[in-house]
Amino acid sequence: MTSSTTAPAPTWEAPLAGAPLDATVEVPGSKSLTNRLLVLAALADAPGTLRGALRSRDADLMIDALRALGAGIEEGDHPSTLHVTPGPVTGGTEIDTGLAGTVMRFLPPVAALADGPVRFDGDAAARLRPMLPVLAALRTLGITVHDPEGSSDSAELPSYLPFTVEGRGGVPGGSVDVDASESSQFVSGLLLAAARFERGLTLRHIGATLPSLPHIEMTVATLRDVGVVVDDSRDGIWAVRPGPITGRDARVEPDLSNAAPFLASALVAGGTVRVPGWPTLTTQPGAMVPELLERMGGTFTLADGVLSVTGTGEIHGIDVDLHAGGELAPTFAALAALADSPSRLRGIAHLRGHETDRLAALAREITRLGGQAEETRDGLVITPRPLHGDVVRTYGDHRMATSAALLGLRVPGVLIEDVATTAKTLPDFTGMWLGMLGTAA
Ligand SMILES: O=C(O)C1=C[C@@H](OP(=O)(O)O)[C@@H](O)[C@H](O)C1
Ligand SMILES: C=C(OP(=O)(O)O)C(=O)O
Repeated sequence: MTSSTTAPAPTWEAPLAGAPLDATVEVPGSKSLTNRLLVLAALADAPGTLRGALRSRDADLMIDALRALGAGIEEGDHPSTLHVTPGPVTGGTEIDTGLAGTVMRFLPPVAALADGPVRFDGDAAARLRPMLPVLAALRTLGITVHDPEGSSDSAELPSYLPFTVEGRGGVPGGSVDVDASESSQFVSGLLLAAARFERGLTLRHIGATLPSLPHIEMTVATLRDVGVVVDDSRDGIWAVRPGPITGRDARVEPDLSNAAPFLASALVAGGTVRVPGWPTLTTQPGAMVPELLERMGGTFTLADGVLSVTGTGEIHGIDVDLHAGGELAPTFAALAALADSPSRLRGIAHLRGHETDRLAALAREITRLGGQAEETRDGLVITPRPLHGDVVRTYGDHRMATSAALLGLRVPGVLIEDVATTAKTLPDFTGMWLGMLGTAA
């Protein structure tokens, strides 16, 4: 006899911080840099090597996809060392995007260079993430994109995964208008492949708002590092000149957005958390974390590449526009729920198209624990209330899990559903978290 009840999903009990922290946390490579450098290395004119690359679900999906498109990618003496040998972009293949925005938005323009069709699909949740602006831009540039079940003559463009890009061995290129108000990745994806388009690309953003500008600046910086000429002198317009992409060796910075929940722990538990390898100059939006933590009651120093954040356990509310670093919002929402005054997170309407609708998910889960969190048109208003333990849902979103772990440092009985979802960008999250607490005084 079969039972109609399904077994409850396994949960992970977030550990309480028993004492002020005194920890040094080595954070693996940046997802955003790793996946940009992999794409550029695969499109380059000579082999190159990445050192300090992230190895996680998102990075490994990118590696598998680029291999399917014809690149050779071999591990060196450490999994974070990747030797990339470019090859002609080959079609007749399928790409699994998982839930990775960087894979689903960066690779269709690469697939357009292929010599045959490339079918894209991903997780069920990935089928809800906006795709239309990238696909419409490819069509404007002369590439056919269609529903994989439908005809390639169909006039209707898919708005979501799955879809097929009909590579035909080259992209004429030219000018496109793109509404990137739902994701900066639409711009980054087109710019990354654009030097390989016959006439290059001039891309104009036409939406009302543009999120994650640092990530677009990261795209421009990584392109320039491999010899591509990019004109970004006009607001909202990027022009990429056609030309070769240089194969080179590159070192990946630690992921500063993944460092955020660890550093924020110093404010929740008191004590000090240090992250080595902190870059003095970076395009990562995580660069804004130290100042934001300071506004909420912490102090920080940066010496010899080590960022140290110290807290007292006292957290102040914050009113902050996070449109430049929306991926930081789950960390700051958790801090806000533990603060001594209300907070407002603004400028992040586009989080509704992230791994899950993050505004709804954060509001729902903070409320589940007894807190008060309301969605606004473009963010969240969080009013601290005494919290209690419960099962926190993560919706396949790595940052929902890390944000819940932060709450669990102070709130007994926070049970995180599917903590393994952190493997999207941080496969050893629980080990790192316990390690941080294990060094507590
Ligand atoms: O280009 C990138 O590497 C990213 C851009 C941002 O996307 P959105 O602009 O969609 O927020 C960010 O949130 C995401 O985590 C990574
Ligand atoms: C939005 C995120 O990821 P993705 O690259 O899948 O868009 C994120 O990591 O917070």
